[in-house]
Amino acid sequence: MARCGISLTCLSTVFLGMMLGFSILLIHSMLLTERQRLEILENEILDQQADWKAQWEQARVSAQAAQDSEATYLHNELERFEKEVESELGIAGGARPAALVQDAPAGPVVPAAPQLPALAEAPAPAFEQAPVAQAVPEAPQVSQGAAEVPEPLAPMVDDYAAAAAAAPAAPAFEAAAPAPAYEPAAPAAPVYEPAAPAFEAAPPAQEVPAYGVPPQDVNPGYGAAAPAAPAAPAVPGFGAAPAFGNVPAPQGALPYGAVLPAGAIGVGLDGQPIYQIPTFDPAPKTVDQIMVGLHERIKRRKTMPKTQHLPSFIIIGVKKCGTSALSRFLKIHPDLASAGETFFFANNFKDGLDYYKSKMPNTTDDVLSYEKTPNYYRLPVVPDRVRNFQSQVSKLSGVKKEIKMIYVTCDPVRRTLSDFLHSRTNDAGSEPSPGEFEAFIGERFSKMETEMAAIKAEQGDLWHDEVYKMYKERRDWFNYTDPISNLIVNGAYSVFYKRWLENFDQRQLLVVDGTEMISNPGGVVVQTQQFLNIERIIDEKNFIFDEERGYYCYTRTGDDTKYCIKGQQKSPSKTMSEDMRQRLFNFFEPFSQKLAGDLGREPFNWNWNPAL
Ligand SMILES: Nc1ncnc2c1ncn2[C@@H]1O[C@H](COP(=O)(O)OS(=O)(=O)O)[C@@H](OP(=O)(O)O)[C@H]1O
Repeated sequence: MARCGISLTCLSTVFLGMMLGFSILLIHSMLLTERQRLEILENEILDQQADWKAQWEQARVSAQAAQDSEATYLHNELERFEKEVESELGIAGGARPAALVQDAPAGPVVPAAPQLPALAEAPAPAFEQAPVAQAVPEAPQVSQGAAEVPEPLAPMVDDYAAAAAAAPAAPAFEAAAPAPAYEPAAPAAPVYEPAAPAFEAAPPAQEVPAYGVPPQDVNPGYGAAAPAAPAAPAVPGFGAAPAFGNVPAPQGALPYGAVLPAGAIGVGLDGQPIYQIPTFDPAPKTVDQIMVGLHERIKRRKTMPKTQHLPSFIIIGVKKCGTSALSRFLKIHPDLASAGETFFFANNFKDGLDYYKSKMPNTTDDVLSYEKTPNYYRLPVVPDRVRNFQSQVSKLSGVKKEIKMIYVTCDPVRRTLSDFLHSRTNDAGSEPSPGEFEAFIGERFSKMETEMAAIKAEQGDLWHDEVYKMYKERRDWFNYTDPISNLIVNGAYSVFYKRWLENFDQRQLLVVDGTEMISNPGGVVVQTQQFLNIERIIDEKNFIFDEERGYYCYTRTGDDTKYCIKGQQKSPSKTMSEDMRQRLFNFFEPFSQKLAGDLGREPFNWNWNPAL
């Protein structure tokens, strides 16, 4: 028993010992397993971390690359913009200063500032080596002779309401009804209501608002509260006229000229949507604001397609009054693109809108195209054609469009001499001799003075109507075959203006004083931006006087590099006898006063005198 008892104790001790050992082994192995699991987990976390780090690194690299390419893009665009200004105007000597880009604030809109200074640091040989004053090749001018007698006019498919009521498939411009002769006007269908637009039967001038008080829907700027933009009318046939490559305007689009609230989509004159053309902002901008605006435009336009758009406005003259200077200054504005001189309404109207469009620059939809042709203003047929064009475009887009026109006038005495010198130099290739101008116009002008005196004596207050009748009937001073009377009456601006007013509302016409533009280009450009209802980007600060040229040149906000109109120089031969100056002044003065009266403005300060 005792052995057995010992043996039982032994056994149980051994058993307990074994159990303990087993438990220890089990716990150890469990701990090992747990440790391995933790190690695996730790490795996984480390791997994951490494992965994240790699991904983050990659994301950082691509973000940097994207930013770099954005910056490069902006850089290139800005450089292109600078080059455009340079090639348009030409830099006036001196080293190129640091570019404005240095002033661009870093911010959400502008890529990180360090990306951009390359523009400032890069040498710009093209800029510096640009020839200072190359002659600008003269645009072809329509001859002053019989060729200017207007051709038969295309039918006036001209009224918006009539057009809208027409069949949805609007007839293309070329497919219009047979053209009635311009005069006498034959009733043509469809006609401009209420009657065919014979020159003589043109509707009377509309009641016009005073100068400087433009109607709200065109120029709400200058602090005036912007009126609610009218909704686009529902027009039958809207979107059904695919001619000329127009796209239907998106729903809810606002008509051209309407004030666009932020984010709204408007419609350009050609029916293409316009994205947020900013309304005129009267406040001068700082360099930073301008740069941010420029960057915003570049970014927005990067993804927008470019096409040719029919013009939104036209500089219609006056020849030798500074039309080129104004056009070039406006071309600097980032929301405007110039087609140069097209002569479309004078010479190529029959070629149709497709042709006209083909002459326009390639732009995004938020840029307004324009052209200038200095003799439009005086050709009697042109206002009719522009009105016809306006109707065609309205019909195609389904929204009434209003084309705008800029009439650059100037001191008529100086203009007459400029015009003479221009054609004389072109014809003879040499400077005229002293007294040549007086000899050229002398006899014919004396006759005109006598005729003017007779008209005034006979007609009294109605003298202007009588002269206008001459113009309408294209006789005597306006027969378009006598270069001398042509040269002189080109300065009777009120006569031509009346014709434009018979076709358009006055708010569509801006009369700019080209003489004022010589001494105050900034003021005139601000006035023009307001009329066009575009952002005030160019103002008085952008002009700097150049003694050598005797004219102001453009300068970018924030630096003093001069970009001057190429070839522009003071003409030493711009002189005439005091007797002739006084006689011409007396002849033109009643017309100038009439124009100022029609505009409801102060008399023009036109008293050019070469002796002063
Ligand atoms: N910077 C500037 N500011 C204001 N005005 C200027 C400027 N530059 C030129 N001029 C004047 O413009 C005259 C030429 O006018 P146009 O450009 O209309 O001539 S054209 O019809 O296109 O040939 C030109 O006439 P001329 O000096 O006889 O050439 C000037 O009177």
